[in-house]
Amino acid sequence: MKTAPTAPEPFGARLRGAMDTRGPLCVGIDPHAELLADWGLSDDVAGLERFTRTVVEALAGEVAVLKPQSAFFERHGSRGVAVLERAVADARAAGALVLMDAKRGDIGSTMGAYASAYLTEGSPLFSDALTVSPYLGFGSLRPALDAARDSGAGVFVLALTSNPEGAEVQRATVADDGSRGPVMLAQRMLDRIARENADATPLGSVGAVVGATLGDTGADLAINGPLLAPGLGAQGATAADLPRVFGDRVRDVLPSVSRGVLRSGPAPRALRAAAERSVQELADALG
Ligand SMILES: O=c1ccn([C@@H]2O[C@H](COP(=O)(O)O)[C@@H](O)[C@H]2O)c(=O)[nH]1
Repeated sequence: MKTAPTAPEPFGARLRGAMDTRGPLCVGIDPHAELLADWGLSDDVAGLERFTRTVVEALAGEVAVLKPQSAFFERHGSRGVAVLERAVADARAAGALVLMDAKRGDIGSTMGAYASAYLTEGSPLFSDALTVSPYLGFGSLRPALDAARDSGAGVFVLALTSNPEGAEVQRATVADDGSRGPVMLAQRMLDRIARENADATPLGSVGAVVGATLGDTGADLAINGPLLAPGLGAQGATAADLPRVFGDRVRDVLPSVSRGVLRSGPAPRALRAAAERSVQELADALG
């Protein structure tokens, strides 16, 4: 008798489990030219490969999420993308969830191709989750949202980004589509995300990106999904800032740090110690 294929465990549930067991920390893999130099590596594919392999081997068995920043691999051309593919596979095999930071956003038909590339099982760059931009309209993300649901992957939607320039777009006032009167554009996106996550337990698979640098956002962050918080370390935010930014949603926050950990390399033990320190600081700050 044939058995029905089992549905993949949704990303939100897998992320909740990883944060509970490993601590809520995402470490970014951002091989900046300056970091390669600091590590005594050449700014070429060989240096990129050594850097990436060192980070994956040091941290994939330790931290909940690794977040490769696609741009730093793309700048090395097709061989750089091959390094990225290998990093995704190795990190997942070692037990980390991989969040691909590629911030994709386009018209729906092209979004379908991005969904095939990053959110469809069997693709060389298939990742546990992908960052996407909703600023071509939230509806343009539908192919990514559907592909993620089918494969048990997640999507992190840019809402309030950590850079100061984001405010002119994200905080622009738009008419509410409910009954609240005018709201900021980012709030509209957060509301859409919440709708995607309705009824999900223990956590929805559609997250939002909200910078740890922002102070009190003035936004309703109750999306029933994960809140990726970049901006710790090099951009100036600290763990102690998180309660003010996220209020009663801190339990759903996935803080993210790249250079703040990577600058401790290249010794694997030093990278692990830096990640452990971050987890401890976060535990102290978030309670
Ligand atoms: O709002 C956002 C969204 C994404 N990022 C990305 O996170 C890392 C931050 O690196 P640090 O070295 O910790 O500053 C980087 O890849 C950004 O592209 C962000 O910073 N803010």
